Amino acid sequence: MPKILIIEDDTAFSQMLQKFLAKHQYGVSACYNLTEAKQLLASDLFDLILSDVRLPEGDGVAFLSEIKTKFPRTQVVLMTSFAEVSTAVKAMKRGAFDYIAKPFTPEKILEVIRTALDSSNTFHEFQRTPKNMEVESAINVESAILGVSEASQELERHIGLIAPTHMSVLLIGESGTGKEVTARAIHHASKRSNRNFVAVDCGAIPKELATSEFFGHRKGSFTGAIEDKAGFFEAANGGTLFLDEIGNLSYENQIQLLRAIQERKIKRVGSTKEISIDVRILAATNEDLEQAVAVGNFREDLFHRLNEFTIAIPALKDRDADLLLFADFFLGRANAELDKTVKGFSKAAKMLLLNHNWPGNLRELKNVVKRAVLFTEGSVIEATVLPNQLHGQSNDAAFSKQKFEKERILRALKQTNFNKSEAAKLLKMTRKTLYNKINRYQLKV
Ligand SMILES: Nc1ncnc2c1ncn2[C@@H]1O[C@H](COP(=O)(O)OP(=O)(O)OP(=O)(O)O)[C@@H](O)[C@H]1O
Repeated sequence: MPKILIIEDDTAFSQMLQKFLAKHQYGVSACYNLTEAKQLLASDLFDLILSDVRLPEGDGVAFLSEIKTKFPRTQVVLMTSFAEVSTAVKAMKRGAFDYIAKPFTPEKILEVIRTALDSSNTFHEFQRTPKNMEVESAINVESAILGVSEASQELERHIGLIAPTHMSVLLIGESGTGKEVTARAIHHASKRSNRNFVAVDCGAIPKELATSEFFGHRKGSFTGAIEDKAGFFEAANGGTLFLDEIGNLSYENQIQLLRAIQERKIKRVGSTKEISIDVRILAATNEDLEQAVAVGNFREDLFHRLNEFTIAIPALKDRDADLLLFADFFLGRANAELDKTVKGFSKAAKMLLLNHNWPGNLRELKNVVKRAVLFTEGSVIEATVLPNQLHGQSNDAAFSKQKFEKERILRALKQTNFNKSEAAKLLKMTRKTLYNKINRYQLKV
């Protein structure tokens, strides 16, 4: 994604521009004076600078010569008022690509930016998304909802508490519970929300490529390095790096990751130049990382770095009160995707949904609902269109679900010597949820 730096001292106008450009898939940074601009330029590569002509601490035209000497590949577009056209012409002589007179229309600014980027040899690494990585602009969040259960409320509280800080967060929970959705929610509620959220599936990166994927490489540094490439850290600079399935990183990669986080600097493979990075790390796992540390598969120092705060995402079976709410939400989404107008679920269908154990959590529910919407011809989803795995549980389902859960809780309590905090962790539920369940099942502990 091409990166644009906006230098503009009119805060409201700058914010509007930032949002607008982020929505059009540009990576946007902004600053309000030349000192800040110099700092940003020292730590990041920009494809285009959009600068006001008149700025506190000097004018944009003089600064332009400096930029063009240091960063010849960075395009500069100046924003002027109508009265300043002669200044703008002077600027173009000094190397500005174009100028645009304020006020301008959204179409006009997009056209100028596209033309400027098309005509230059931009820093190609920002134009494509490296493999195994998903870069998302602040605006494009997949819609998500918050549940009403006690566990969901607690989750919401934790997100609200931790989001504004710079702390690293470890998200634990079964597969499909919404760890990535939670990570995005933290990013979007943080001060970094107008910068990139970069999601990396650590389980999908071949071990031998991981260093270059994380830190980038220089052209020719190894066979296959046909061009300079930025890695995940640079792509997430100023924003958030989400490391999913963190437990799958090799020991060597764990050391490299720890070093980068501690020193806040990286070097691309084959380069000696240090690049400063300012990245917030969110990591997720569905395995027991503490156990991995205990048996020596995961570095303890890295574990503590990542785990400045833990959020346990509850399994769907522990969010009974949310189930039908999520089912309705996914129904709405499925209607939109499949161009259908299904209104709801029959009573029998609701019973089946409520009695299922949902080992695949929200992901499973989403898929089940989508499939059911596809098969529904009337206005209501009937039990008959729900998959076999839900019917299998219908006989005495509620009873067996509770029995299963009761045994699971007792097992965890015994395993932790009846330490409820530890048991809750093991069960991936909050302590409060565990207490409620102990009461509900009248367990003698
Ligand atoms: N709060 C939510 N609102 C709406 N949809 C959600 C919510 N949480 C999760 N989902 C949906 O459930 C699915 C699984 O979510 P997500 O990928 O975040 O889970 P995960 O825990 O990261 O899974 P995995 O461990 O397999 O990577 C996604 O399709 C996501 O859109």
